[in-house]
Amino acid sequence: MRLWYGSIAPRATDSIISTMLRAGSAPARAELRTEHWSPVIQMVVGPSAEWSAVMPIIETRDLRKVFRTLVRQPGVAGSLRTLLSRTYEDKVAVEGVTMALEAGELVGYIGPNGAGKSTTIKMLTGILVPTSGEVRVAGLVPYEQRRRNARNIGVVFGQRSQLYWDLPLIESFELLRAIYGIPKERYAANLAHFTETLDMGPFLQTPVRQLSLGQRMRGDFAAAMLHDPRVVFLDEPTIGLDVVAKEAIREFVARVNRDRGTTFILTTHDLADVERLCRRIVLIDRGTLVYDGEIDALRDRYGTHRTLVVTFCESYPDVAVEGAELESREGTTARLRFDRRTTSAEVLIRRVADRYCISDVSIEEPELESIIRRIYLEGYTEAPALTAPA
Ligand SMILES: Nc1ncnc2c1ncn2[C@@H]1O[C@H](COP(=O)(O)OP(=O)(O)OP(=O)(O)O)[C@@H](O)[C@H]1O
Repeated sequence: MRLWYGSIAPRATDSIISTMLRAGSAPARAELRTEHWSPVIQMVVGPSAEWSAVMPIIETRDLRKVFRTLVRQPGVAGSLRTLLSRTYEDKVAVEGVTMALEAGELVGYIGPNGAGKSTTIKMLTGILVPTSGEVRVAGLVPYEQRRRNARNIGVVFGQRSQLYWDLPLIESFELLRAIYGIPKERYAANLAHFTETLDMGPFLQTPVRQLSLGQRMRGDFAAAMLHDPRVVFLDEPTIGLDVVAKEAIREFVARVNRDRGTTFILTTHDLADVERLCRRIVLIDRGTLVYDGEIDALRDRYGTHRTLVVTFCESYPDVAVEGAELESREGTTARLRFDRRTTSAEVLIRRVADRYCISDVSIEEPELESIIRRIYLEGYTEAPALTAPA
């Protein structure tokens, strides 16, 4: 039974839901949606005690950013000419990006160099004003409500730090507490929590410039999250870190996302970060959105080929199996590439086993990296419908 349905401000929907939750009088199900840029709330009473609150926390519509730059002519004479007659050039950095992220999502925002990722993120954080189109983050228009938007968001840059270089790490946290006006108890609880989960105890009193990159990154993560942001933008958060430190950061992000429901947008060229953390990716190229969906769906569409890696008991002069192509051979190990739409792995293994003595076998999935590279080169196309494997 639908209880109530109305068009109200997004802030109000949030507080209605949290008030009802606190009072224990929540309806069995509630859905928050933005339709035609008008947030609506739909509450349904039913037998289930389960809640669902769905409201895009980030929305962009036909978002566009064009940079106008002065064309400079070379040489002294050129500089004079530039001064006298100014010619401008338009550079379209973001071209009509429309996307919606639900609260609690962890999305990879990826694209090649110069694709428009940073420009998009800067519009979401309120640093840049869009040339046209619409953008909302947690119901706010970032460039119009920069201060309020700043309270809702956190940012972690792998290549820059928001920590105070000469001060002990803890002092940076204290300053951020004052800047964001974080209530004392919440600050103390968050600081204790992040100190434990990021294992920062041994270096809280160390000046930031003396920290290793891994320690500094952990400090930056805590700094970005002390004020309980609803959305966190991660820009190359694991760049330069060793494998252990990378995994610690990834584990931390996954945990915060799971336990606190924080929404993350991850911008990176390290697709291992994306594979480990994100189910969904938004792919942008030359300012235009190329793909928005699940990584698995992308794999299904593009990853038509798998590789069967077989180690034989002995060295065979020729290796040939119907339905597979020999990709490479090294010693007693052969790599056989097959199209999973026409040949199943099971059938292929049986065919190999019928002809050769096998000591080990494994299947390699296509790397996300090679799929993405293909999309950059060829553009995104829907692959033909899959046929049943033989
Ligand atoms: N302030 C600016 N003035 C002029 N052009 C700019 C400005 N900022 C970005 N651009 C241009 O806009 C395009 C998109 O840049 P952006 O930094 O958003 O790309 P990106 O996807 O973040 O790239 P990268 O992965 O290399 O960081 C590029 O062609 C860039 O040169």
